[in-house]
Amino acid sequence: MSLEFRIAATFTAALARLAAPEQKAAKTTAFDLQMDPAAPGLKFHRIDRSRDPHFWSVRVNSDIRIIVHKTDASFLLAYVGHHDDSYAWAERRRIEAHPRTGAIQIVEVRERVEEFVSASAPAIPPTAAPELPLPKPLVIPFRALSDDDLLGVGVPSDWVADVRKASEDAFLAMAEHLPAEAAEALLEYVGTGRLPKPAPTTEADPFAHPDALRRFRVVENQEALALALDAPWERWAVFLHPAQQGVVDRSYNGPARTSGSAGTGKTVVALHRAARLAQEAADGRVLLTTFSQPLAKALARKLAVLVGDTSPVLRRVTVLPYRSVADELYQLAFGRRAVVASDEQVEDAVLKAAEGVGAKGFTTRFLLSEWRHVVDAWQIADVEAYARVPRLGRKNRMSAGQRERLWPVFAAVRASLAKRGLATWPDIFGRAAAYYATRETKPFTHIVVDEAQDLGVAELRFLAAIAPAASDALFFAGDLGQRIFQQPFSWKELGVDVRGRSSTLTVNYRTSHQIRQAADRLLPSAVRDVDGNADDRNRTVSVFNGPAPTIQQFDTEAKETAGVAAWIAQARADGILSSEIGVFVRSRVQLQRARAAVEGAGLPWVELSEQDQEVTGSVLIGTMHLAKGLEFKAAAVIACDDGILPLQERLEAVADETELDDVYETERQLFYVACTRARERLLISATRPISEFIQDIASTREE
Ligand SMILES: Nc1ncnc2c1ncn2[C@@H]1O[C@H](COP(=O)(O)OP(=O)(O)OP(=O)(O)O)[C@@H](O)[C@H]1O
Repeated sequence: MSLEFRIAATFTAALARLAAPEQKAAKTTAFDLQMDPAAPGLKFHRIDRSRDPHFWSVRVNSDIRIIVHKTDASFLLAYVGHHDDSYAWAERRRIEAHPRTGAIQIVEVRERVEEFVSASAPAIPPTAAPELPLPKPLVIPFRALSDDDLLGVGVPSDWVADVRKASEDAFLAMAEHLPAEAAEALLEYVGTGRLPKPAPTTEADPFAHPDALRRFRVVENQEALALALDAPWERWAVFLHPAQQGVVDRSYNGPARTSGSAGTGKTVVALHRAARLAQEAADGRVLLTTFSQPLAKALARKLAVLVGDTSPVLRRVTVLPYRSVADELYQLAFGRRAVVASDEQVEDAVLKAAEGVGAKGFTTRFLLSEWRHVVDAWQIADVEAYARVPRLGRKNRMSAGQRERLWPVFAAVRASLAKRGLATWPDIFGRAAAYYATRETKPFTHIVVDEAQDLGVAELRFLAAIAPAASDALFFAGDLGQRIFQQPFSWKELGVDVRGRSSTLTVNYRTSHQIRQAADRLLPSAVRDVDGNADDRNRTVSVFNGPAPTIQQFDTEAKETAGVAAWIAQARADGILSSEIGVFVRSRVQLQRARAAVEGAGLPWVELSEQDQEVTGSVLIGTMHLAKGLEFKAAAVIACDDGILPLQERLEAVADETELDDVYETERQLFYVACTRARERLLISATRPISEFIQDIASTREE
């Protein structure tokens, strides 16, 4: 009988925790096992004290042991660690098919649960300080669920009784010991009151169940093993959630979009989908594109991890930020490079045009906003088009007569930029789009876009123009709740209709339950785009627990600096590396507060730039905008003072009520982006008076 060789997610996670030379030695043994598990040089010992007779240890060196699970049909790398740790792990586990769902699971043998239950006893302060909140009433969330319900979502039979009587806090402590599919389903129940339907399966093979596929992977050859082991911490490269896998594999007969709140693996899905499309078509030309240069570089690095450095697939995928794609295609189309006007040059042109034409009754602020968000964004060419442009939320603002009076100002701006040979980014996107829109042959066969919530009108038109009219040509990943640069508009009106082809990811892999729950309070539970596609954020669950975010307010900046420095020093003392710590502020002006705090903790810092974000041995500091797409074990979002967040200057620069609403919304979303960069620890700090957004995040209302 042929033996299936598999690797479990627990093995790659354990491997990542070992020191580099230990990892190297363990990998060598793993390769030997994959070549021939019966090779005479390999030393196996049965784990006698395990309740599962199939666990064996394999000697790597005098200290390190790999734990394997072997039956007649299957050979599984389950764990690796120092001798005692490995044995203890195996002694407390068994691997079996769940009696109800049929999925193979690694089950932690239930320990005495009193420790969980006592962890949940309400903490009554010895002397009741007046400002302390009253202890929460003890909630027993699963009391109403039957054995059948619990078994149906994969709770192991011997855990059923304890889960049912656990308080909410006890359950949070218990969740890490349950198989992940069961923990996720129960967390969802706590959050929404609904128990998700278990994944249906018709497979007889317990390893083929969708839940099992997330944790066990067949390794067919040495190359596949090398890939899985080379990046052991990159679990996303190997184990996808069934919902993620579904979006990666699906074929769409039109533009499609996947959404999901921060950390649900949208980027991971975009990467896998681009790789799949490139793998399947030897003559495919896949574009994987995103918002900025650093994010594109990060995508390129991850793609190489996913498919391997030397894979021919890499040659079929172009990874570039949107603007670089437009820049290159513009050159190809017109034989020269576009020269981009700076913000100052545009402002100057608007001012001069207004003076020249005499736009009485309109403020400069209004004219700039109208140019940026309407005339330039939509690439309006004449007064008729100006009259027709969809004016989302701007409906009441201008009569037809006013627009006719204003048009000469904008026509003059265009003429003056053109005279100097300058173009704006919407111009460049627009001209390249116009060139390719009429051509049969497109530069790419498939386009996968990450961070799609920040596509503007011109960018979206451009991407639609360079994609063929074929299945799977356009795929977008993004989170409407993280839009921080663009004003909303209808995709459908531009011919990119994703209705009926959109999906939402709901399992958060990045951020602890506690941090995610706090950050979620910043946004409404459902965000809807202009075309009516709703993004339901309520159903998101995190896969692990951690400490609640720390929120601190101070009287002076000096005190804040000392407080943040102490928090950073503590994180470092707890073993978090400098490069795993990020400190974010609203604008460049506050960067000195971030620098002072890191220096106060005695650590080196490096500033994130728009060009690159290489990993270094220093704490990363930067503006919230540059935090987009990144993640840190510990993140501090500091200087969140009133007037800084939301940024007073932006509030003052708005042209009307609608724009004011949008500024509030994008400032709030920016804060959400910054807070959701934290994986395990989050600090939010401010000097008094503090940002109004902190009140929302600190609110203790029941979810
Ligand atoms: N299937 C998976 N298994 C393990 N880890 C995963 C999986 N999917 C995603 N992750 C991890 O979760 C984290 C967040 O993933 P990713 O960056 O793709 O999320 P995102 O939805 O794009 O987030 P954001 O909206 O904040 O940019 C990453 O560390 C990623 O490696």
